[in-house]
Amino acid sequence: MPANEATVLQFRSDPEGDKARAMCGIFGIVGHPEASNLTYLGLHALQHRGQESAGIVASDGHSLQAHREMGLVADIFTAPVLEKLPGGAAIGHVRYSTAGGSQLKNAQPLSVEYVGGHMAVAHNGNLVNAQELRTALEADGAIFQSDADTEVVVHFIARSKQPTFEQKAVEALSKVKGAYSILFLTENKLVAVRDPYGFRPLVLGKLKNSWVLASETTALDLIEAEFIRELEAGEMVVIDETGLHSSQPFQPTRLGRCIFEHVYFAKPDSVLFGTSVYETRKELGRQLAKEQPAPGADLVIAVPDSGVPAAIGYAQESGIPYDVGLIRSHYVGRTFIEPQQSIRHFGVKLKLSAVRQVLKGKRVVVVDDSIVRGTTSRKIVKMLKAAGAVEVHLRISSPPTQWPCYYGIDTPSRQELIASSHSVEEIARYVTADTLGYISLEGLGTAVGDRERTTFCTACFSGKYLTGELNNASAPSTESAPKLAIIA
Ligand SMILES: O=P(O)(O)OC[C@H]1O[C@H](OP(=O)(O)OP(=O)(O)O)[C@H](O)[C@@H]1O
Ligand SMILES: NC(=O)CC[C@H](N)C(=O)O
Ligand code: SF4
Ligand SMILES: [Mg+2]
Repeated sequence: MPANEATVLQFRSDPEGDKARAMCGIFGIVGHPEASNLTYLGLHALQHRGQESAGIVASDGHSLQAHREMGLVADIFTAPVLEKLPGGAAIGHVRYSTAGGSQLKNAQPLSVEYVGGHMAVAHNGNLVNAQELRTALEADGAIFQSDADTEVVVHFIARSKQPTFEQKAVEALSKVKGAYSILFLTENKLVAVRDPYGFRPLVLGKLKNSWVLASETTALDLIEAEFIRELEAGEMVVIDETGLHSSQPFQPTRLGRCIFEHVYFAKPDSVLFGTSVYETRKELGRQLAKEQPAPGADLVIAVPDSGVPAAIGYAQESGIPYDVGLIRSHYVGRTFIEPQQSIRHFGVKLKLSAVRQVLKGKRVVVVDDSIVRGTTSRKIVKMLKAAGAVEVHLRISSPPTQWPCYYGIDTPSRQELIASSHSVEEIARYVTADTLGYISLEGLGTAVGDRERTTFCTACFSGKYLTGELNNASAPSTESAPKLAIIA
């Protein structure tokens, strides 16, 4: 493994890669007497972005109060807990670790007292040079409280000699590379910054006299806040008693909005990077039907939840009727994580069940958004055949996932990505599908409206990392990846 890749991977929480993929959600509000209650609701709407831990830090104008726990928002933030978070401003975080283990010490928002007062930070993204920066800070005597990449920013702010908090934050962020949509809370201001590539989303809203920031518009909708706009890549917004001030401390050279947010991560009712996630996913399905038709099929079904809009689009474009062939349990999350492989094996069966009455004797097109290791697809195809489907044609609304993400999505190491070492035909055999078809990278770009192919990051499909130092580091030869046993 080249040295650079080792450096990047050291910060990953799960060296075995044996976990599902997700990311983090952030929410902030300032100028509302019920700031922590509204943050609770906002985090609830963003729960799909992270289920490991959740936290809220509130400011009453003098000091910050924090509560962080492992687990889900609704379980953690009971009324008595929220009562202990008074004040007119708050930020919150739902975490799925990319750097630093899934432990309470890494739960966010991080909060500290330093020479300049109190600060809290909530980060969505991943800093690719965090390990290097941490090593240098530790050599200089810094003592870290967590293993998370985010903490280096806190240290740089505390050490900064700049006169204002926002200037300290800009100085600190100018040292880090990678992805950050980040919120800072002090006693008297909320600061929001988006990295110059704009990898992760961040939107601004208004609720009467208060300002709201959130990873996705779905959180604004829940609290009935008005969507004002998305923060620009490289933009900083400061909200204090004098109002909202925007500046552009970081100049984007090229946008790198995460294309996988549209494919899988974001909630379908959100408007992301200027377009509806639901409409985009339907368009992906239409494009997929054009590129990968399935003539003679009787019906189109989706792998719920994330495959549903694309399956509807596929059915509309192909004229093949849509039906519900798989039912999803409401009691299993999107990221069913089980450390033991033996129990993990049952994950898909616990989550999804086949409708025999719909499938019996049918030639079925099944649409999902992505194949990572191939575990889900393999189990689903077998489940559909066991329920009586006579042919199963698997269609995927993203191109083969061949490269790991270092920008805030916890995709497994390259070796575990089935498409990094297997051809489409080999994957079809592994998952036991009669045929398998993926959308092309060009088709994906067209469906998300990236006409020039210059405004989105596509590295997990294309291997082109926008922070250039990863390009060589992440390109181990595919020959070194073991082939899976292709068994029916
Ligand atoms: O190839 P694999 O490693 O098995 O992973 C791929 C599956 O994981 C995701 O679903 P997930 O269950 O995370 O979420 P969802 O319920 O939102 O579709 C994705 O939509 C695929 O179905
Ligand atoms: N998925 C994320 O955005 C994670 C944020 C941060 N890198 C952490 O691991 O805590
Ligand atoms: S590598 Fe993939 S998942 Fe990561 S930011 Fe780029 S498009 Fe998104
Ligand atoms: Mg899925």
